[in-house]
Amino acid sequence: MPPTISSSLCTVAALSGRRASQQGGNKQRAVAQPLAAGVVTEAAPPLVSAPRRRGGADELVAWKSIRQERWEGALEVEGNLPLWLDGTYLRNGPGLWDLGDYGFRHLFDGYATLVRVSFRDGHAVGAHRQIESEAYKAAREHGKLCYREFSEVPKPGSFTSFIGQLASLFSGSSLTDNSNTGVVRLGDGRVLCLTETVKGSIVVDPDTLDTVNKFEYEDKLGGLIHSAHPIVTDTKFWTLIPDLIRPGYVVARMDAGSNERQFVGRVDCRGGPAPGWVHSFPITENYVVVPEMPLRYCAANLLRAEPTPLYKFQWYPDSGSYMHVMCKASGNIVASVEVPPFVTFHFINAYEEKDEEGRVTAIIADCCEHNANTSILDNLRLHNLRSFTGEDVLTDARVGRFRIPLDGSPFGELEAALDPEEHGRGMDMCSINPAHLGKEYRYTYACGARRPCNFPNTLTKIDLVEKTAKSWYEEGAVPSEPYFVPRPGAVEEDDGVAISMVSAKDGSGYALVLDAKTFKEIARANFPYGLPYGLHCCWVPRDK
Ligand SMILES: CC(=O)/C=C/C=C(C)/C=C/C1=C(C)CCCC1(C)C
Ligand SMILES: CC(/C=C/C=O)=C\C=C\C=O
Ligand SMILES: [Fe+2]
Repeated sequence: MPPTISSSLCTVAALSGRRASQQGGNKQRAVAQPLAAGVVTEAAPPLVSAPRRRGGADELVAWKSIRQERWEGALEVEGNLPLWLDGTYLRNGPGLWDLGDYGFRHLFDGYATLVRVSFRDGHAVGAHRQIESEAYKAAREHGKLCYREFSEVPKPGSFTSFIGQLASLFSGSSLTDNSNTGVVRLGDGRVLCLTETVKGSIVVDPDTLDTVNKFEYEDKLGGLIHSAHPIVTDTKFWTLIPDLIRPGYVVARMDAGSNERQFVGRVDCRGGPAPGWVHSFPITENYVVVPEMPLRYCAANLLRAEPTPLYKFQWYPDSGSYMHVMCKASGNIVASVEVPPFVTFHFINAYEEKDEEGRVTAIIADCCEHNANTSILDNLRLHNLRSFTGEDVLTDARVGRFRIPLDGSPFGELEAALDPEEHGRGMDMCSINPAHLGKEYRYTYACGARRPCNFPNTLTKIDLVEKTAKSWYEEGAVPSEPYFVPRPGAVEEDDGVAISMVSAKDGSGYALVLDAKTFKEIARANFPYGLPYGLHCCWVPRDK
């Protein structure tokens, strides 16, 4: 555990008291549970975000902390929800960026916030809760940052020596468990919230949104950090564990119903000095693709108290960029190629390219690629998100398509899969029809851009065969990942809906349901209050 000091040094209750919960609407239920004491470090100077300008885009509800310890209510539906839509849509994300009077600086720092919409018989019921991570409980109890978040580090105090800080960093005890990134439904039905720290794997109840328990990995694989996005199927969970000491990655697999990851294989990095950041990775039917991008973890930046321009990472353009392919069955590396430099958070999908005899000739892997430009991380600073002036500042992005030959060639290709102008040169937060995971596919649903903008502001259906895109847009709205839900019994790849949560310009929030074929709105379910931006989603069908 991080060093503990006298609670008299702490500014208690900033989170729990001063900031009024923004509640409203029907069937309100209250509010925070009393919690066990958390761990603290010595009182620190304020975590000051840049001063906020008033009026205009800096007031967008998307970037405001909306604290709901426990809210549930029927949602007013406009349009007609499909009667087959029967289950729960869950979205995770960092929806709470303020500690009392102080604000986090980066989108990824906020405390994990779950929003759910349950659909049944054309009706919708919403709910909203904070995840009770140790990091959030400690912050709420002590009114200040107690664990290392994406960009913020608790300030060391007189009782916390630099050596103590180092020890707590390397043991992992000071790392956050704020599971604010993804939410997945495991094959055994458990619903798991995740971030990039292994300890930030938290099981939640999709109905009550209760924090159930910490997901304990019952194996000896260790590792303090992992890919925030495992690949989850009905039977398996695939994950990547970067090795910062001996630069490389461990590929591991866990069976549904188990908490024990099994070692599949290891990839040694070809560039250095550290592994490339792996927020996500793709798989095919027979292979795991391990990306090694030149935006690499950086030990020196990990140790810095103040955020650096690239946070815990560093850009090493001369270190090279590589794509490795591991056989799922043997753990052997079957290809390792050098590719042009790239920057991505999210892989979309991958599949095996075959020749006429059915032999696999190459792996195709698609990602949301930010033109090898690390300034996307800077775009996501809250100050930048809150201060849109009309200038077009969002870093360009494209569907980056890798072709990784399996014939021993040393190089792979990376090209745009379609003209990025089709989606406004903005592209991230993608989903696909899960039936096409690891297989050839035609459509991806993502957030695109209508320029000028400072953040992706459209919902876009991309047709990778026709190389075209269709978009939904509402002025000033900030939509989150359009999550594809197939119609039961569907045969066509785009037979279903895409669900997104929208933080609207007027401060309201709603779940938007688009027909995935036409990409036209079929219904929206209005929350009685505004929603903060959120990241990733999952679908829990009823009675599964
Ligand atoms: C929200 C999101 O997409 C990413 C969150 C990433 C986090 C919380 C990363 C945390 C980390 C640390 C706390 C220290 C070690 C490095 C790193 C994994 C970046
Ligand atoms: C929201 C985002 C990128 C948007 C830029 O186009 C990335 C989120 C990453 C974490 O899940
Ligand atoms: Fe992500």
